[in-house]
Amino acid sequence: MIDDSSIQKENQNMNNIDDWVAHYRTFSKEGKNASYIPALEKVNSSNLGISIIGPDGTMIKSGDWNVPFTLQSISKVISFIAACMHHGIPYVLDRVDLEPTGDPFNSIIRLEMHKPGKPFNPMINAGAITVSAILPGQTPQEKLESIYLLMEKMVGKRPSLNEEVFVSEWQTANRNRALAYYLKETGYLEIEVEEALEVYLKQCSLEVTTEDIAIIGLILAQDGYHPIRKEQVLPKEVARLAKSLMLTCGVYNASGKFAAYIGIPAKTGVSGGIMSAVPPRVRNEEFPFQEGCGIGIYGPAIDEYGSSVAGVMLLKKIADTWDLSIF
Ligand SMILES: NC(=O)CC[C@H](N)C(=O)O
Repeated sequence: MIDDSSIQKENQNMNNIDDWVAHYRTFSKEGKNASYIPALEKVNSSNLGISIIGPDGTMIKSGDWNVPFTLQSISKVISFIAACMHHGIPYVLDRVDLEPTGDPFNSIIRLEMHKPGKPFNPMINAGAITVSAILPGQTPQEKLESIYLLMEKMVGKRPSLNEEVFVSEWQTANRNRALAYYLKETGYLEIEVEEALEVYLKQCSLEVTTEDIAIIGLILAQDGYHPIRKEQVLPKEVARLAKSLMLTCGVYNASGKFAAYIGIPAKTGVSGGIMSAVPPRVRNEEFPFQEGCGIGIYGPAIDEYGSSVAGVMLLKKIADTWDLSIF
């Protein structure tokens, strides 16, 4: 994915976001749509769009910013927040750790290596399935409702469920089933395997646009305060925890490189979404969002780590241009 050589590939004449989107869109062909979820494979792989939203409601939008896509792993941040808000942070951290793995998102290996199999973090599938299972409610639908409610509070509308993507993954989720059965065996899955998978795969199938995830990124950047609604929608401690998890584990086994070369807390998903939270500490005077912002990007052609190829390059360009690294 990202390294310093990607900078040299760029065209020196680019000076605004539309030019950047047009330029990085051409790099989509270096990636491939996720094919292990059949419904994701058939979308237009050269889509690339972005929304940037600041606390005063200022927005920059470009390219395919309004094309809907499913949250996939970006939903792990939302379910983690919902679980922490309902149970309190200690209850959740008894069941899932805060340590990066350096392994792919769907890896099973560490569950067995570190007995008794507590998932390393809520951003990998094992941890996210554990978290989905403890969401409030008795049934999968009730548990999912807590995610809908949190999304409504943050984004201002109820997302729709992409039934085709859900069914497509439900029918092929053998690896996730294996993870869930293992978690059940070690006692880290508190409900039945099929129920936990239904919650997890449905939250992954909720449909958003780059604008929606930019707003969530903005709220995280503002430590849980919704600057447009003027309301604290989640506790500051939970927002901080979510951002630290995004930074250390949000891009799985590319999280170190992402922190080093981009340096913004971000969460990627295999449908090609990237949700980023830029805190209000920017010193570059050219940057139009001095009070911080949320950045939502969508580009479905992904790299070997499961992140949008063109999207990561676009985000790196933005971070470099405006000096957005938190380090
Ligand atoms: N990295 C991802 O976006 C993975 C999410 C996907 N639904 C899965 O469980 O495999």
